[in-house]
Amino acid sequence: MRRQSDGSGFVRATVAALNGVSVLRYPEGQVILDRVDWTIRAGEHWALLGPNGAGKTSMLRLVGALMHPTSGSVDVLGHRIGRVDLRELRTRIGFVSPGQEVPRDATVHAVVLTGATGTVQPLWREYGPATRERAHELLGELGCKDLADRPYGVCSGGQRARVLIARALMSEPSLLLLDEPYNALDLPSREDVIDALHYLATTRPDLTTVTVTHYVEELPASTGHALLLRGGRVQASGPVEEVLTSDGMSACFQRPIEVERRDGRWTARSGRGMSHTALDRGPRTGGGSRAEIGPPVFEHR
Ligand SMILES: Nc1ncnc2c1ncn2[C@@H]1O[C@H](COP(=O)(O)OP(=O)(O)OP(=O)(O)O)[C@@H](O)[C@H]1O
Repeated sequence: MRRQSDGSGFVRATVAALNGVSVLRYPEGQVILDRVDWTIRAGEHWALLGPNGAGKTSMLRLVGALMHPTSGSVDVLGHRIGRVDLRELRTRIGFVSPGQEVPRDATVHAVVLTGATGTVQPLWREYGPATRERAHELLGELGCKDLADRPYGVCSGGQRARVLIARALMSEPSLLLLDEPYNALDLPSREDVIDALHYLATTRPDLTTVTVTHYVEELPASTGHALLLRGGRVQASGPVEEVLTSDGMSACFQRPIEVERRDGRWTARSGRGMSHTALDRGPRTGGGSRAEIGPPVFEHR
């Protein structure tokens, strides 16, 4: 892996690098990603935000070695996609996705064990005492120790999200990718998952994470970097202080958005109740000096 100084003299390894990456869908030729450059370094925690259809999941699938670019290069954990056995590379990457297949009648402990083999169903003969114990330890770390013998299918959404994170950590990945891990969670469950990710960030300094989300409220305070995507193009990318701003979010979502950060966490709002600068300025790419107050307009999604 390449190493590069982050400016403070501390040298961080490059975990993933996308250079001039485009993804096109055939036969339509639809552009999913358009000349994307992105570098992720060890120990960084990235948020990936953008409107529906912006290409966030496609970005995650590239970094997760689940697909190839049409053009440009993707390097992950020191390997170039296209020149490496992707199945082998995937064993070093944890992936949590709401669509992933999980046997609902398996116990929570068994589901976590499947992370050691990268399989949907448990391969019982593969799991020695140390592996089984590790699954219990990870459940403990994620606050799910008492759920070990419960069928996965009867767990709440928040419990399932934490179980899937424990599962993803079984292979001791250096890169953890989370695609909308808070999907359909109530507020306490969401906060439990945020706490769990914050805990992992503080206890595993070498772990790198990328989280796709629609809401800045869902980002743990440990999130240090953000990438804003729109129409397959990078709108902004870098430290959260520079990217998760009212101007940056307004430009990306093309409507006035006011972003605030308090005690490390973010909130965003957009609408008629706003009196703050983002509304006064209007979207950065909108060209107007002030947003018009008229009836609400809903985009078709
Ligand atoms: N397998 C596929 N075949 C055809 N089109 C696809 C495929 N996967 C993604 N797309 C298209 O690529 C674009 C980007 O999709 P993607 O899922 O990456 O966006 P997203 O930002 O994650 O969206 P959302 O926020 O709605 O989940 C969309 O227009 C989608 O319809």
